[in-house]
Amino acid sequence: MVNLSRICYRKYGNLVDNLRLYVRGGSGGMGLPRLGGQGGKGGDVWMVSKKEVTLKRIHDKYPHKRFVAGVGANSSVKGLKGEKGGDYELHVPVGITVTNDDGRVMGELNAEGDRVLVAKGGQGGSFHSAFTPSKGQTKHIRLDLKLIADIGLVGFPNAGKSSLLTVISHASPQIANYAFTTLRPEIGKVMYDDHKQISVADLPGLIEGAHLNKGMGHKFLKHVERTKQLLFVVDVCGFQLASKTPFRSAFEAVQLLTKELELYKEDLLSKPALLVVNKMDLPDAEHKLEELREQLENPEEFSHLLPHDMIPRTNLAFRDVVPVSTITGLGLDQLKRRLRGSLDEEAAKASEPLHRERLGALRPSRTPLPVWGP
Ligand SMILES: Nc1nc2c(ncn2[C@@H]2O[C@H](COP(=O)(O)OP(=O)(O)OP(=O)(O)O)[C@@H](O)[C@H]2O)c(=O)[nH]1
Ligand SMILES: [Mg+2]
Repeated sequence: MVNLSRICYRKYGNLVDNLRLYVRGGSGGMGLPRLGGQGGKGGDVWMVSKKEVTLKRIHDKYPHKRFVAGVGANSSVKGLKGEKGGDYELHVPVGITVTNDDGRVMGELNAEGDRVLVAKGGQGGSFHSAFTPSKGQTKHIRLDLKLIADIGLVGFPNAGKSSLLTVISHASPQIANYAFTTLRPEIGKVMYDDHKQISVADLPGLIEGAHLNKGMGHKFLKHVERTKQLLFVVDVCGFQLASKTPFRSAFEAVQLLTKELELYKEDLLSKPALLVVNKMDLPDAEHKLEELREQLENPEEFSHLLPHDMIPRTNLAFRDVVPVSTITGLGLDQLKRRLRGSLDEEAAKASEPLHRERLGALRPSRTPLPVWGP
């Protein structure tokens, strides 16, 4: 039964986070040799970001996934200069990276209204081309969606990420006692009394080797790239994926997760990070938490616990370590406060230069007033 529901979920889960499309610029119009007329240029194909669009909608609405711009008009006696063909603008969600088939990034669409030209129209026929028009560019392109959220949950499978999102937000992701319950990212909103909201992205669990695309791998690590801050979640009692894989304590889990992010993209580790130690209701949790705190204070001393190539080059300096239990509710209010505090702190830092500039502009000018002589 469990397996059946997982298959359905995989098949019908409605998050589409990448799409491959065929795009073609319009051909140019014919020139008119007799009168030296120039054919119109073919139209271009553009990707334009719009907030309300989803990749799922594009996927369903355009099953053929072909987008072709209009052809340029032929030059004629009535119109020697042929008209340009119509551009094709496809609306795509905000947060898209466009790459071509060779993997080259053609552009990013990070804000509403951003535009990327993906296929140019051909030139119209003219004197220089013996009045023969050229064809538009033809390409396969890939749209990759990276979720944009304030906080991204990072943890091994079964650490309780989805349970945590459920108890601090209004989201209701699937929760179960087996690895890889979460197969697609989900965003929950955490509400505060002053009506401020922060968004938290629940991501599928990472495993050792995620940077090499093991487990759910890259497909989901990419979503961490655009979250403002990281929230590591570990099970205080540690984790073992399968009987053949090694048991990892909470400290080792933190180190391994750090290493996976480092190997995927080291920049990710410059994001502010907090650590949640979950399942504090389990027996002996207090003692294990103390042990973890001690290990986090002197990580070098305990790094021999890991294979050499899995020791992170830099250890993350967590802004806070918050013990919680999603079952008893322990620590959840404190966690919500700390998340908010950490985001507010960063927002204040980011706006500081602007604030100073504005203050500077308000101060009276120090330039001496001109002295009008007799
Ligand atoms: N004892 C205890 N169990 C918990 C706690 N939080 C979560 N669990 C259990 O841990 C298991 C895994 O929880 P999930 O929330 O699905 O874990 P996850 O990190 O989202 O897992 P993946 O989606 O596989 O990455 C479930 O059986 C939960 O009931 C907790 O605070 N205490
Ligand atoms: Mg989950």
